[in-house]
Amino acid sequence: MDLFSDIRDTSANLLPQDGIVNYYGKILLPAEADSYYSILLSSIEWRNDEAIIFGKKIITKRKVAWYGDRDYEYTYSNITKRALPWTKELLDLKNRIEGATGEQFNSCLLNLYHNGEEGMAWHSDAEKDLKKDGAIGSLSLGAQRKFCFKHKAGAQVVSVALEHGSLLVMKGATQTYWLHRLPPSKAVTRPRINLTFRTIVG
Ligand SMILES: O=C(O)CCC(=O)C(=O)O
Ligand SMILES: [Fe+2]
Repeated sequence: MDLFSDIRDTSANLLPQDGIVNYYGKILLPAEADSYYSILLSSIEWRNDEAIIFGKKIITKRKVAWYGDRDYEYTYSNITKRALPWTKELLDLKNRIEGATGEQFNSCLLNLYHNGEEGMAWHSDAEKDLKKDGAIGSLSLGAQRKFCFKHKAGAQVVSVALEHGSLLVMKGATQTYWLHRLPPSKAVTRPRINLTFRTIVG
């Protein structure tokens, strides 16, 4: 392997304006990424996500879990969740990501997409429980997936491939001005785990 092939400018902004998104590439060694992937798959308390949309209860195929420093409450899509206490692996990963980014986080939302049929629709993470303009550190494990940003006021779209063991950071005004999504992909047949480290207030 070319020693320098994965050295990139982590301060390069993927967005042309109105926010900051940095892609750090793979921050875990392949064996570490494999190991976290299988440990998290079996040890996290995965639950089907629920949402109330236009008064109707929706149960997603995608599974989720929420962990934090305290039993924080977090409300999105009209459902309130209470954080579970950190596991050893989640705390290790939180420390790694804090070290890489210089940011601090107090909670983590995890998503499990069983295959490419499962994704996440356009949204921004700007709920009132989240620190305004706080950084969100997003770690990807498992199948590589495409991730997209779309400006709320225009047609600009920015895409990035999220690799196994990679870190993406969204910060500044990103959630105010941009939507993001994980598009479905027929080509993806394997699962992916995503961890978004966040700061909850209150
Ligand atoms: O799966 C991902 O990469 C992103 C998930 C996401 O946007 C979220 O949990 O808010
Ligand atoms: Fe999000």
